[in-house]
Amino acid sequence: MGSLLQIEDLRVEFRVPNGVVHAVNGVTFAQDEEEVFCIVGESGAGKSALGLAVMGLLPDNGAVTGGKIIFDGVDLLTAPDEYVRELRGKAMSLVFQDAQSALNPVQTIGSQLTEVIITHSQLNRRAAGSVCQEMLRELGVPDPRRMMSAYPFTLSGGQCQRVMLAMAMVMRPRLLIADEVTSSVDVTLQAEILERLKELSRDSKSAILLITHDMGVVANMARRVGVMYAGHLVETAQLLPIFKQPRHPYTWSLLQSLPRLDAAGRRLQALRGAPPDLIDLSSECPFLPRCPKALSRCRAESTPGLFELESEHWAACFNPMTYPDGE
Ligand SMILES: Nc1ncnc2c1ncn2[C@@H]1O[C@H](COP(=O)(O)OP(=O)(O)OP(=O)(O)O)[C@@H](O)[C@H]1O
Repeated sequence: MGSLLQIEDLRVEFRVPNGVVHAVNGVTFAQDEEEVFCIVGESGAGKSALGLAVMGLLPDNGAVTGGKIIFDGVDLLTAPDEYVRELRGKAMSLVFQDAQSALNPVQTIGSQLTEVIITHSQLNRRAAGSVCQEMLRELGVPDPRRMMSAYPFTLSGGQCQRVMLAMAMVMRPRLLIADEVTSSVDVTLQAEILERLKELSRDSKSAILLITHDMGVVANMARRVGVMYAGHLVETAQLLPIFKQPRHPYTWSLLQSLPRLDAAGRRLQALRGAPPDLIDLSSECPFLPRCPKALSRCRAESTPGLFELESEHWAACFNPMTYPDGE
């Protein structure tokens, strides 16, 4: 299957009163049709900025300052605005964490949902209404008809999140960008919503670019993972190698900090130090001050690009973690 999305050397910046925030710094990856690719990293790593840039929805003080975003063979950064507007909501859509605030408080769920279909298709209101009810059912809403006539303020956080997912998926997009979609709901609900989303994307043949800081969500959903740190993509690999043999010292440290069921009594290790200031970012590896494996070369040279260490396993590191054979 070919690439649906290709991001090449992407740079995103935000203007702030005291300078420029370098939020995304030369990110490159490709995502296949129907693939679930997870971008994981700590808060402030640039994950949302990346998602917003792909959608063409950066706020006024933000801009893409370099690179390419190729969707279905077309570079969206040089394509006409109308072409990108037409794609948005139809071939690619975005859903993010704060579902309640994204819904219009004075319109019923039904009218907001059907509006999406009417805007992007030839269906009339009645036909659009039944498509929406079916979508809500697929997302586990027990009484879709009642939900359609409800107002957002009457819904729980979990119900709002399902409505937002329905809105994003109702046109069966080829790419869904899902940014921290389950962080505001409890763990049981999170697992159920993710399961529904997985089924729905499989049925709709949609690829998902899933943005999260939660390794549990990654383990549940991803086929392939990209780890972001300070605006850089520092490692990409299939799901299992990321968890079993992470090669970038940052990924390794991140996994070390997780509590494990099979290591009773093990204390949660905090990563030492703090992420770098994205306003005064130097050209050296951004993880250098916190890295347990730093070499003198890391101080002398600019941050390395991604190296392919094994098939489909890439890391941006001069001294990656190694593992004895068989482990
Ligand atoms: N509108 C904005 N104006 C100024 N700076 C911004 C803006 N949006 C994001 N940033 C900054 O850009 C950097 C990357 O932020 P981003 O939201 O993309 O990170 P993230 O990895 O998605 O983290 P989180 O999960 O906390 O949102 C951060 O330093 C953030 O403060």
